[in-house]
Amino acid sequence: MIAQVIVDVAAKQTDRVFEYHVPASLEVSIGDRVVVPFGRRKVQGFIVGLTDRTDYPGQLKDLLLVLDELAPLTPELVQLSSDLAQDIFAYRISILKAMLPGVMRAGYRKLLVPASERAKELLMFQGDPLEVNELKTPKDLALARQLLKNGDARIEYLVENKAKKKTVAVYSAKLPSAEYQSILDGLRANAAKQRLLLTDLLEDRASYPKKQADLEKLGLAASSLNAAVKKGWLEKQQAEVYRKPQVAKPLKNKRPLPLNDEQEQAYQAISADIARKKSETFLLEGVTGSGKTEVYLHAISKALENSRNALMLVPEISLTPQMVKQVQARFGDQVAVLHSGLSEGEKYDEWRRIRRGEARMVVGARSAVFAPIANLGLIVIDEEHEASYKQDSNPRYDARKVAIWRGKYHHCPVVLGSATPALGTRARAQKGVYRLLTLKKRANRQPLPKVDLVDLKHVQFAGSQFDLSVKLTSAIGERLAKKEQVILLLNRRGFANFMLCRDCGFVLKCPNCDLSLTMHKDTGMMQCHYCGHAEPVPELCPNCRSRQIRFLGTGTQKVQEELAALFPQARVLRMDVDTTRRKGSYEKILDAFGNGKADILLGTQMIAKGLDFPNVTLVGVINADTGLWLPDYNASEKTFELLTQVAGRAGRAEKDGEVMIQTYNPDHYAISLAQKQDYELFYRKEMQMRHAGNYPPYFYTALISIASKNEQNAARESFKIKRRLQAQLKAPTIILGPAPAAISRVKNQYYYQILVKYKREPRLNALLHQIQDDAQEIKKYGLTVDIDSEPERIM
Ligand SMILES: Nc1ncnc2c1ncn2[C@@H]1O[C@H](COP(=O)(O)OP(=O)(O)OP(=O)(O)O)[C@@H](O)[C@H]1O
Ligand SMILES: [Zn+2]
Ligand SMILES: [Zn+2]
Repeated sequence: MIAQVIVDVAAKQTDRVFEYHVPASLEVSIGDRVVVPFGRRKVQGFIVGLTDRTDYPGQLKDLLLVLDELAPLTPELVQLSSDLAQDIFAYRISILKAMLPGVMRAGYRKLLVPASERAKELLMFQGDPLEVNELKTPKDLALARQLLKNGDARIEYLVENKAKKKTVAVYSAKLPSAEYQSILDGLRANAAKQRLLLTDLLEDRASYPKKQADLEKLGLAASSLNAAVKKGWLEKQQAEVYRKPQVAKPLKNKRPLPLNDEQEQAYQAISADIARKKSETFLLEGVTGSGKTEVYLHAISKALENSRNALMLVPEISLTPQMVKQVQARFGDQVAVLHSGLSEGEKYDEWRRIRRGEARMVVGARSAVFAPIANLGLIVIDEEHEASYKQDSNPRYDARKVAIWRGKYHHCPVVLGSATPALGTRARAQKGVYRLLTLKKRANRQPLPKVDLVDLKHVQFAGSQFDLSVKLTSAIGERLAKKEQVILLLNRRGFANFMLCRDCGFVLKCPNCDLSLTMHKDTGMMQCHYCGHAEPVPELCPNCRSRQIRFLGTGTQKVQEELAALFPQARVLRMDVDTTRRKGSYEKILDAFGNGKADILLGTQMIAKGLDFPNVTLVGVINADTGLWLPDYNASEKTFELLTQVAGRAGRAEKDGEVMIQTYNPDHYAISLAQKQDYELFYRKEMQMRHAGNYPPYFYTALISIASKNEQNAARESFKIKRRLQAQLKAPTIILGPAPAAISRVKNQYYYQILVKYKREPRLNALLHQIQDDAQEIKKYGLTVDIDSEPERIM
């Protein structure tokens, strides 16, 4: 038997199948994680095929080891990795690794092993292998080299499997009950511990094997248990346990709500496809608060009733609190949860429950789209417009596309849900590629909240700062008086977003990036939001030593201070990257707000979506314009989406909601249509703009980024690539650039970009793969080329 293996070496030359002979002693299957010899090393790999014959002329090397009892990759995922590698610009091994929990990525160790007594002495060898990478001093390195040369030592490569199960000690009963009884009858009066154990063995026999921890709770110490093992009463073994993520307090309302007419119609369409095993993609376009979640949950029940499994993706940020609770309340232990808040061990264990078929439903963030769940009857993607469904580093897969691929594979429907669908998604529904289902009304028949625009050009500000208008401030005051809650959106964290010297005009920038530093008052630091660089807040201008320095712009920290000054009695919770860094803090803030422990929730876009708090009657947007003038073709779409989503957080229960959007651009269509909360009108308008500008969804796009520490090298390489493209591509294909990226330097790398816009270009995929392969050659000159098909951002 011959195994076809993809090895864990991400390079052009190794991005193919390698063949290994399978020794008779090993049992293998497709999808196995294995260790193979590779050159002088040993590496991890994945079996993607098994065959009887080979064209390889020489002697095949032997496969060394199979790492897991059950192949981690299903045949489906192996197939998917192959198709995906054709589609995105990533090596197959990177894709395979992205499919698995982090602990299944191997660690590699390079060891120096002494081969003679002399070497052992010289190396002061204690029996533990020496890590070559830890030899640092020139003396140690010279010694190692010398020993290797003389054959007194050798190098060994080790593949380290970090995927470890958790086990606990358990004790099983070894004797028949009658025997325990007779031992018990013959016990000495003072043998209290033994009596305790024997009584338990007789009375609670059905619960054995029992965990050591449970027996200890009865009052049986390890020493008593050991003694019992020696007497042959008990047998000690290790049993596997799952590290279960902490289950959130389940919601009270477990039972499904009866659907309203609109929900029922949407549900019927999806459910019919589940029943007849039809793969079809639905777009469930439902206004904020229309009850899309209830439709998903009904459809999931339907799939489970039909003995099929379900997968639901939600954005990372809306995963922790509300959604998971709701799903667990409905489906209990059948649910496995996958998200970045879990420890590596918990992720691995949840993943194994899925792989073993013990979980019937998976809810997770982007990477959960690769969950090895079998027999899918339904895939749901909530908030499908979220850019985070596309991974923005290698491998740049789009979870929405992967979901649709899996839907076809399993013959099941895929539901994309949103109040503000991505333009491309909505356009596909228009063309009939997807089937459009709409929910036009809020679930509880409440109207959508009334939205006011506050024109910041003609307005009075409350307090000493220029952030909160009198109008918004008095609206906040009203809610506080009525004991209702307020959500405030400010899409920028920190205190002030730059330092300006009034004497010389100097702006304090990051030394590594082409960006100004943001002041963080609580830490007293100026921070770069791109690379994390931080330095103390200056007292003098670093350029001219003047004292006349100002901190301009605004951020969440500053508005928090202002709120404290204006409403000293109000309890304000701030939610941004700085306050949610620690595990669980996100959930804590939302729980506190949900339980009425605060009056105002102030935050960045992470508070804009998905939240459902009945007591929130006012939503304020402090600066609607931050994203509007970004040099990106989808800036309007992103702005409209954010404003509509955050507006939708108001008035979701009985009380009416109100929204106030502060803006310098009240006439911009993205803002005026967000005021109307009219997605359909926005869709039509924005489609015209895209058509006029030759942008998606009228054109496909591919973005080529060229980076180098040396700006000229990056520029020169970009022009070279452009010439190659020009030679092979024809109108109507448009090649834009090369041009420096909008933030032209990040982490000391200069970025140049080329954007290819095309309608049909059969040769492009191969050409781009070629360009990417050739980029391997120039890597040694410090140049990197990165290709992103259908980028979420072009900046
Ligand atoms: N059929 C129903 N009858 C009564 N209440 C319902 C019904 N369906 C949903 N709801 C309630 O309506 C509220 C909004 O529902 P949900 O959070 O699912 O909205 P959504 O469509 O996901 O909105 P968003 O896009 O803003 O997240 C929830 O509190 C939910 O319990
Ligand atoms: Zn100065
Ligand atoms: Zn920086």
